[in-house]
Amino acid sequence: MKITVIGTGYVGLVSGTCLADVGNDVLCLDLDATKIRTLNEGGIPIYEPGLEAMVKKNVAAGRLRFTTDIETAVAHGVLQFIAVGTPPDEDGSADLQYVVAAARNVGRHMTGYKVVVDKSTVPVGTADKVRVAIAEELAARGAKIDFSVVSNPEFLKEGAAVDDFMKPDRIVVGADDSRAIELMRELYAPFQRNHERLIVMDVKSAELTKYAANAMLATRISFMNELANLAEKLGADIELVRKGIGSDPRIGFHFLYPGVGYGGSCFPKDVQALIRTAQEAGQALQVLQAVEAANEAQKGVLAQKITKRLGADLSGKTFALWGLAFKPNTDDMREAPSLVLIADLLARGASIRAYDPVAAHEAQRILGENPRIHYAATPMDALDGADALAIVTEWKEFRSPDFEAIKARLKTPVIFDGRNLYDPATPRKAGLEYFPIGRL
Ligand SMILES: NC(=O)c1ccc[n+]([C@@H]2O[C@H](COP(=O)([O-])OP(=O)(O)OC[C@H]3O[C@@H](n4cnc5c(N)ncnc54)[C@H](O)[C@@H]3O)[C@@H](O)[C@H]2O)c1
Ligand SMILES: O=c1ccn([C@@H]2O[C@H](COP(=O)(O)OP(=O)(O)O[C@H]3O[C@H](CO)[C@@H](O)[C@H](O)[C@H]3O)[C@@H](O)[C@H]2O)c(=O)[nH]1
Repeated sequence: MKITVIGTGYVGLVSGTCLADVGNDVLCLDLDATKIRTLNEGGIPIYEPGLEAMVKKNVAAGRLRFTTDIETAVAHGVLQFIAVGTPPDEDGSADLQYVVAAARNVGRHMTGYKVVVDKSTVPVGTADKVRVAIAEELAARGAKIDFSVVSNPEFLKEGAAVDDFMKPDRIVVGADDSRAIELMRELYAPFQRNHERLIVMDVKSAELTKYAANAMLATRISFMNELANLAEKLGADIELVRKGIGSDPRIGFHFLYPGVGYGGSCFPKDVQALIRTAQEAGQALQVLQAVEAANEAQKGVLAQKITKRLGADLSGKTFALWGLAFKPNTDDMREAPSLVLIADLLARGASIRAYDPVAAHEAQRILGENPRIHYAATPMDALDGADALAIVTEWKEFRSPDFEAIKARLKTPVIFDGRNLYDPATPRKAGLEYFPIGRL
């Protein structure tokens, strides 16, 4: 099938590449000329495990191409996937300017039937706005051409995006006309050979499903973070509580890990946008408001532990920081809890020696040149001259460190662990003070 993907970020590039991998002819459009140049020169603008090899393979096979030319891109695909950003507006609602601009471009240049598939995360009612934008552009040039608008929200996780796309739990398709549904069935047939994964529904329900999924997952995390803080006060161990409740299949083990708060480009903005959508509909989403407030508070949890142990004035002190990305296996720094901790430590006069296997470059771009932030080449190098170690992202390479060596390198032998990576007895046996989340 001929497919155009508009927006070549995390979702667009992964979707386009995976769709090419199953034999489609995919043209990816982005307005960011640097991104497209990088891709056309064989590079890849993001870190996502497995993606680079897959891009190369499909480019070599002639099934995957990249362009900045809108007209060519619109002419190419019967299916026009919109995968552009929907960042939060000042009031928390989703900013739809990129989605509407992409839709207008389709309306402006289409010469035959198109199915416009919305893959971006968008509030209920957006498909109607996309429909109006395309219709206005067609009317402006006196064209009468059929088109359909479909909602097909994406559920991939960064760091596991290729696998998530290739082996989806479910594929949600919101559509109101049978012609579009048939094309979507044909498109996704290779992804559901073992069992039916396609869930077809009306457009509004599909749009809401995406927010409901992210809001539910964020709720579980905030719930566990609050319970972790309580467990600590009561002398209970949240890791045992987690195992105790996760074994109930009605609860399950996924997304029950307490930490330094959820970050990333999705949960924070999508929780806010759903709260905003509800407000506009005259309803308060009280649970979600609390989820967001609890998450904001949780981002300060390591800073509080640091204050309790080392005092409020940190001038002259240096902190080793393990992990910068908002989660492992990505270089994405959007809404990363590490940024909140770094700002707090800098404001209190401290210096930072940070290590992240892939996100240091992106962190440096966001934080700018700062003589008080040093980016170390290895986790152990980050400890040199540091007073204490704070762990923010659970990269695999942090899981089994040489605690004796950590103790020897730190000025004060203290670890503040925002991800509960260790059995507390292990670092303590090596003579380190160890402060996890929700356990003594
Ligand atoms: N990142 C994720 O893990 C994830 C997962 C599921 C859903 N989503 C949703 O998917 C959407 C995209 O997210 P992302 O993380 O891929 O964003 P991103 O910022 O990585 O990429 C968006 C791309 O769209 C391009 N763009 C903007 N306007 C354009 C236009 N008119 N024409 C062509 N290109 C244009 C930008 O230059 C950018 O490269 C968002 O709505 C997000 O909420 C993201
Ligand atoms: O038990 C957990 C699980 C996650 N997190 C945090 O939650 C955030 C989000 O993690 P994750 O969901 O793994 O990453 P994303 O790539 O943001 O993916 C989410 O957001 C995407 C964009 O909407 C959706 O497509 C995915 O289904 C949804 O999981 C990160 O800061 C994690 O550290 C926790 O604190 N505890």
